[in-house]
Formats: sequence, C-alpha cells, structure tokens
Amino acid sequence: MIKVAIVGGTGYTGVELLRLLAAHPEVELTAITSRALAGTPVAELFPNLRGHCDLAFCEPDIEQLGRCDLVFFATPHGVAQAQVPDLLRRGVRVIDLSADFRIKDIPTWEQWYGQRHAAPEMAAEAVYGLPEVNRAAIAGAQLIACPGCYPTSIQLGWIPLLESGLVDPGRLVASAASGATGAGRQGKTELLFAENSDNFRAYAAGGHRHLPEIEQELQWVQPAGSDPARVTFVPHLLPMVRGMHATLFANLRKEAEIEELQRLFESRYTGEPFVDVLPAGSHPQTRTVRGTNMCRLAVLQPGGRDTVVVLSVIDNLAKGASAQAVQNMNIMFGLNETLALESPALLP
Ligand SMILES: NC(=O)C1=CN([C@@H]2O[C@H](COP(=O)(O)OP(=O)(O)OC[C@H]3O[C@@H](n4cnc5c(N)ncnc54)[C@H](OP(=O)(O)O)[C@@H]3O)[C@@H](O)[C@H]2O)C=CC1
Ligand SMILES: CC(=O)N[C@@H](CCC(=O)OP(=O)(O)O)C(=O)O
Repeated sequence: MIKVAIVGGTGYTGVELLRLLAAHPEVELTAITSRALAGTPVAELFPNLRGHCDLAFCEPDIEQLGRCDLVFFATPHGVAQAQVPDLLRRGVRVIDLSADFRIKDIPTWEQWYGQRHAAPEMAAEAVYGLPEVNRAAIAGAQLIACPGCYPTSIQLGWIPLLESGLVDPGRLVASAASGATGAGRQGKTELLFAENSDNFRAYAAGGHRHLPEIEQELQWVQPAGSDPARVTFVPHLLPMVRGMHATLFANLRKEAEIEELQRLFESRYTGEPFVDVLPAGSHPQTRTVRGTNMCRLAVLQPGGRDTVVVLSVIDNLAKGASAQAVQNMNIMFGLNETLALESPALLP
C-alpha cells in the first residue's frame, strides 16, 4: 500500500482527492491536514465520506509527512514551495496541485503570482504532470507540478495541431469557462449564489496567470524552430459548480479537410485512456465528464477550410486538478493508470 498524506484537505481539490483516494485499492491515507480544523473528523466536514474515511484533520507536521511515500499539496500558491525541499530530502515523493512548480522561468512566476519563489531550484526538477505529453518522465519523478485546469483543457485541445505544425502558432485564441469551484472554497462576494447564478461573465481578460503556463507548455510540443505559440486567452465564470468548456480557435497554415483534422486527433490520442475524440462536428458537454478524469474533444470547421475550432470539456476539479493528480500517482507508482478513475460521469 502507498502511504499518502494530503496537505490542504478542506478545500475543493482536497475533498475531491479524498473521494478518489478513499476508494483507491492501493492507497492508505495516513494524514489529511487543516490548520483551522485540526481535530475535526473529516466525515464531519464532508458527510459524503462517512464510512469511507475515519481520520480527523491534523496540523501539517513535517515529521509525520516525512514518513509517507507520497504527499499531495492541495494548498494555495506559495505553500508547497516552502515544504517540498525538506520532503524530497526525506525521500518523499510530492504531487503539487498548486502552480508553485509549473513555470520554469522564475521571474515569470514571480511576476504573475506576485511573490518571491522560495525554492526556485525545484522548479527545474519538477515534472509537469500532463500524462498525455510527459508520461515517461512522470513515472520517474520525485516532484510533479500538476497542470492548472484551464491549461489542461486548452493544451489537450491544441496539442495535435501544434505538434504537427498545421496551425499558425502566433494567432491562437482560447475562450474558456469554468464552474465556480475553480475559485476554491472561500468566501468571495462574486461567488455568492445571488451573484453567480443566472449570470455569465468574463474575468481577468486583461491577463490571467494561466497564460504563461499555457504558452510555456504549448511551446514544448512545437517542432524545433517554430515561431513560439502565442495565445489570446479570455476566461469566464460559469453559473455552475463543476465543469470547464474551452473553445479554441486557430488558423491553418494551409487548407485542410475536416476529415484530415479528425484523423489527426484520433491518431494522436489513440490509446489515451482519458482523452475522447468525439465524431467531427460534435458538441461535447461538461456533464459528460462530471466527476471523471476524462477530456472530451471535438474538431469543427465552421469558418472554412483555412480555420479550425476545437471544443474541449473537462471537470475542473477532476482532470483539471485532483483526478489528474491521481492519474500521475498511478503512473509514478507503476500502477494501472486508470485505477480508481474508471467510473463514468453521473447523468443526468
Ligand atoms: N479549484 C480548482 O478547480 C483548481 C485548483 N487548483 C489549485 O489547487 C490548490 C488548492 O485549491 P482549492 O482546493 O480550490 O483551494 P482552497 O482554497 O479551497 O483550499 C486550500 C486548502 O489549503 C489549506 N491551507 C491554506 N494555507 C495553508 C498553509 N499555509 N499551510 C498548509 N495548508 C494551508 C487550507 O486549510 P487550512 O487553512 O485549514 O490549513 C485548505 O484546506 C490551489 O493552489 C489551486 O490554485 C488547481 C486546479 C484546479
Ligand atoms: C473560476 C476560477 O476562479 N478559476 C481559477 C482557476 C483555478 C485553478 O486552476 O487554479 P490554479 O491556478 O492552481 O491552476 C482562476 O481563474 O483563478
């Protein structure tokens, strides 16, 4: 059994991790931390876990964490970077759901996250946990930087087009929308039911911190010598709990038929357990991936043969965070990659 701890067990990604790990046949949960609720039974805060988790929240304690095989950080940006070096020295492997180790260029990270980085040397060591690109490196990694939710949905939609060099990388446009759990389990006026329900709006259109992550990772998959991927990204807040929908626009370098583009996507993702390429022209729905690690994609050509639109849906808390973290864990520990992630979405 893999001895696992979660730092930050009271947030939305924390409780989603708990739901998945409590049902994982190879995992023994040993510690779930919360400074505010230390001593409170986990099932008291999250009654869906009654009968599945009999631990109480505890204070983060480096000695206790250091006795685990794996620690997940489901904490705000800036927390993991202060503790990860010590854990790695103790031989503990770490999967960080925050953005602390995603950006390789530290000045860029500090500019977008507005704080000094406490462990810049670790960012170079961390493996970006997108299995569809980095599976082999993930298997041997000590430290995983789990991708953000928008970056996951956007990268999976554009990777086949950028790898093959078919699109103009300098003029990519992403319009994406997230359920309100994407903002975490915290009291913010704009997340109140009365503000967010029956409403739809963009936010951070002047610059969202996921932009440098998206561009960095897209540039990795481009053929050598390409102009770097440049993205216009506008996020939106959806009046729903979970789910993310990205509409991705690109211009083709030369005209192509939709059948050719469809074949490209199908062949790129053949064998990928968590990417489902729908028939060309489909309209993927967020509810078909709710609570699952699946990304469903569709390729369309509404603007003529020199353009392409990709629609990409994920669950922001699942493939966008906690389920993708479990997928990474399965790969790191040599388990079946789909273990504890097989259930289909709940419909209706
Ligand atoms: N929500 C989403 O859809 C996604 C979130 N993420 C990222 O995952 C991380 C967690 O997100 P989310 O679950 O939404 O966050 P929340 O804000 O809902 O929860 C944060 C958790 O971290 C704990 N925590 C806060 N500060 C510290 C600290 N200094 N030391 C130890 N524990 C701390 C809190 O417990 P306590 O204060 O009691 O210790 C709480 O359990 C964030 O970095 C977020 O950006 C990534 C992808 C998607
Ligand atoms: C709806 C909403 O507010 N979403 C969050 C994204 C959450 C997320 O993915 O967090 P990371 O920064 O760890 O990737 C936002 O836009 O800030």
